[in-house]
Amino acid sequence: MSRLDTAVTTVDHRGPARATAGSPATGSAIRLQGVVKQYGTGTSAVMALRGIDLSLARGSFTAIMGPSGSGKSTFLHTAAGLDTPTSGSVWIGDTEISHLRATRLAKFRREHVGFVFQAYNLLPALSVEENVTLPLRLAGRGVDKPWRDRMIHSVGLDDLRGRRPAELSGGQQQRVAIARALITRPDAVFADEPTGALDSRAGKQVLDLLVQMTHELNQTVVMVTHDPMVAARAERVIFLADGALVGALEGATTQQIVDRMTGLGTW
Ligand SMILES: Nc1ncnc2c1ncn2[C@@H]1O[C@H](COP(=O)(O)OP(=O)(O)OP(=O)(O)O)[C@@H](O)[C@H]1O
Repeated sequence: MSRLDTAVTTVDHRGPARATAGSPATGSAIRLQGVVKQYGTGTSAVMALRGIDLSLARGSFTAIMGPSGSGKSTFLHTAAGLDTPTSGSVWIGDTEISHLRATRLAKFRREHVGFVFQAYNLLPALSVEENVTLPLRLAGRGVDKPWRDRMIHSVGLDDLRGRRPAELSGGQQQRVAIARALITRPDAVFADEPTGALDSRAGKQVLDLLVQMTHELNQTVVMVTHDPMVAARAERVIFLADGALVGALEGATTQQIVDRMTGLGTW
């Protein structure tokens, strides 16, 4: 188990009203219990996660930071159901996903999890509108047109909805990816370095949107980043080192995050 489990077990600082939805056991949107992830076996085995206990409230915005190799990507992939833990349990909303077989897990992810990656991952042949609604079509669900229009409007792309990704700036493409992540009204959105490829102005717009969706849509956002300025936009920053949770800061400034990271070694 991680040393500071108790310090970061319940990440609910928004009061009881926000904790009512999600897992019936905890009221959380995402919950990890004793999550271990080991790559390889024998002498080549790597313990990437060493027993993570963590609960994230619905509507919370959490950044994950840690030195290179500390397990951030492994954490994100395991919490989001892109990979399965070696042992332990992961819940998203009411569903324990850690024991789902690959096909059911893929279906669950399509319907309940949104992703925003550094590389946007838009389909070049599809328009903005078609990219945004793609998860619904992949899930065999109809398009809720007012919701689609609200998502496209909320990311500021009303006038660009017919364009192809190649006709958009990086920031605009990332905003398409955010609308696409929200189109299924997911239980959680996972963002991996969402501003990593953007200049500071476009990056700020993307972060503004992530903050806005936690407030306006009560969305739960988990973001991995190397950048303390980016992490400072989250309500809470959780620190990983050597596969364990080693601390958390709430409402931290960039400097406070830098100081904590410096204490964890090279990053
Ligand atoms: N597929 C894999 N097979 C074997 N070891 C792996 C694999 N993926 C990651 N690891 C190891 O697990 C540990 C955690 O890696 P992870 O990529 O989660 O760290 P990270 O904090 O995201 O690193 P970075 O900041 O450099 O991207 C590292 O020691 C890494 O070498």
